[in-house]
Amino acid sequence: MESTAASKPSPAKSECLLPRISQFKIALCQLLVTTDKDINLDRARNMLEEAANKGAKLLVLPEMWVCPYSHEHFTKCAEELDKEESSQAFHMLSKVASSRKITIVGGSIPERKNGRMYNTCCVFGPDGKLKAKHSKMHLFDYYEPGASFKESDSFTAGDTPTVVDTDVGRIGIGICHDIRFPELAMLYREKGADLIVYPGAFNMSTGKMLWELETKARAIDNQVFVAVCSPCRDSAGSYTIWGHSMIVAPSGETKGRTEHEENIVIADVDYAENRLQRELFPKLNQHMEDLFKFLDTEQLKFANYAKSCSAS
Ligand SMILES: NC(=O)CC(=O)C(=O)O
Repeated sequence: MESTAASKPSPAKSECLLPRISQFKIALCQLLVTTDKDINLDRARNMLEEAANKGAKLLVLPEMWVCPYSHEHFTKCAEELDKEESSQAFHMLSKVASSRKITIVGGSIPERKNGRMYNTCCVFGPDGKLKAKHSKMHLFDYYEPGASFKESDSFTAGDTPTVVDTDVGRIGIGICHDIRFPELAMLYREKGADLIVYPGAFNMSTGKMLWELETKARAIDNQVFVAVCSPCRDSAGSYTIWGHSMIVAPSGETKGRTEHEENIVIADVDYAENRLQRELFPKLNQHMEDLFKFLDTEQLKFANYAKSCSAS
């Protein structure tokens, strides 16, 4: 695997070393998720094929696309992701990536591992090989009368930030609620990410208030492209999903978005926009190293911090 786990030593602020393209089409597959896993697998495969036919080189699926976002379905649909043979989702994503020679950020599915469950995203390269696995670090424990959800009742939090070198750039991965932790995105920027991808599934109230705001904030603050990909609103289950998958440029400009129905968002990504934005606003040179020195220490301690959050 070529995942650059940000907690391991890796070349800070370096450019991606792989030969890669810096201008390409991204596709965000805002999928309808049903209670039938086989149907979801078929629908996802068809959508990925359709997106590849439209010329996209990077395909993204939403958070929890094999099952509805509910505890009952997480347990029913969980898969072991370490062996291709034991995971239908792994097998399908790997096959589509290799047959279409594309990179796939495979949304997330419930992963069963060592007697625990994780909310996990797999990234595949154009050779169909698994390039990285990211388990959601910040679990969505949310207390709103009538809309509370305690994700930590089902899942254990991941403890490793994930930056992966692909043929479409260096990509930082977060899952949904991970977007609310600006330190994670800052860490990815620091590690040279060109793009941050968050498969997500915001609910109706958080979605309306915060989905677009958080996406734009992470893009503008870090001067990187940010993509968020959700299931569509009509997905089954008790949790009603906001939808509105979108991609935002480092300037804060929305490059592509959809409403709440099932749809594929196709948009052009050009990493020259990252460079331009950093020339226009050379924020990194203006950063007051002395005043914010504590951040370096915090970033180094990030994995421990995330662990302690999930334990409390
Ligand atoms: N799935 C989630 O993490 C949901 C979330 O973050 C939200 O705001 O809704």
